[in-house]
Amino acid sequence: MTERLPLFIITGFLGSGKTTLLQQLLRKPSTGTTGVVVNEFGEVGLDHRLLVHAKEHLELVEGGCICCARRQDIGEAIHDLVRRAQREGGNPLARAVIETTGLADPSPVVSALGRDPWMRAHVRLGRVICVLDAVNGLASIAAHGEALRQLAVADTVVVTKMDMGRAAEWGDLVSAVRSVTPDARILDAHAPDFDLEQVFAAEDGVTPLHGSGFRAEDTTHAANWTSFVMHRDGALDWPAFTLWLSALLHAHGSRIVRVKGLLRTTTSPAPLVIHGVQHVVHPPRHLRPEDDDGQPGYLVFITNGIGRREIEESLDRFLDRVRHPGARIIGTAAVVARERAKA
Ligand SMILES: Nc1nc2c(ncn2[C@@H]2O[C@H](COP(=O)(O)OP(=O)(O)OP(=O)(O)O)[C@@H](O)[C@H]2O)c(=O)[nH]1
Repeated sequence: MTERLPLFIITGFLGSGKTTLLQQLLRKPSTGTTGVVVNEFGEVGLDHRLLVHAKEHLELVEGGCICCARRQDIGEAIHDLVRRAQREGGNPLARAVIETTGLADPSPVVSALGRDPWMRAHVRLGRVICVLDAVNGLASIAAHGEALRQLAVADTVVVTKMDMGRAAEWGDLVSAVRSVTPDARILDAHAPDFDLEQVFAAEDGVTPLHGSGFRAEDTTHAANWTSFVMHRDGALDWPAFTLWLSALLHAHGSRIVRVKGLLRTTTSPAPLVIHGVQHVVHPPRHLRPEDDDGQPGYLVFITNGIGRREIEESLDRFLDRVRHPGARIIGTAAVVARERAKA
């Protein structure tokens, strides 16, 4: 019998840094070939476009979480990944990684591994890695049951964003993690001795789900989670857009929990990759020209209790105001002030 493929699950709340961690792994040739399954909550994925290093070993499951709508699809995606690698021979996978949506409960995937005979024969569980954002993580755990479950199921917690000014104290993060999952490894992604190979080392006999007390069947989401895509043809007025987004997330970051997408703007020929996480707007990055397929700009929103129309109207109103002759600076400042005042 061939050796079973170790499967790693990367979980963690919306925007915590899962794709970033996976990108780091894929860019490190010494770690071997990784097969990747990306699961996106929204109807339009972004993460798979940023994982260019894994193009030939990548499966995308979008439009729902693996713990509910897309449970079956994940099994099929892993199946396809393994079959493809076997067909290609020569270059067998060192591991498979599933990046779950930021709202998913990973425990159903773990239990599916044990139930499905094909999976049992070909795949074994490596680790369940929860990415915890040092800026938003404590608030996410306090406010969202999904974030708590993800932590509870993990055997390894990778803390990201310790490099940011608004990061929580390390001691507070460790206490929060320990109170949910007392024996998990806790690693700082920015520590000088942080070792990706150690994170993704495939040891036998890891038994996650230890501290959780959750059953796979318990999976539920707060009813209010919504995802929608805002399409934007043409080039956006970039200075105005960033002001609007900062003001919007400042005022409504607890309800507009995640914004990500690609935008064409007035200031750059290459599309910009946009990331907003709760109240934080991360610095945008240029998409590499070779990854640009020319499609119009779009933003994916994942929200809790606020709808597409309100957000779209707010942007249109804002852009209208700044376009008004002579009102650019004063108008923009006034709109920002008003949005902030609503907070
Ligand atoms: N400064 C800083 N930024 C980070 C770090 N990790 C991730 N980010 C930024 O956080 C934003 C979101 O990161 P992603 O890796 O897309 O997060 P994700 O968990 O995959 O997001 P979802 O798939 O939407 O749940 C991006 O702008 C990243 O560049 C970190 O350690 N430090």
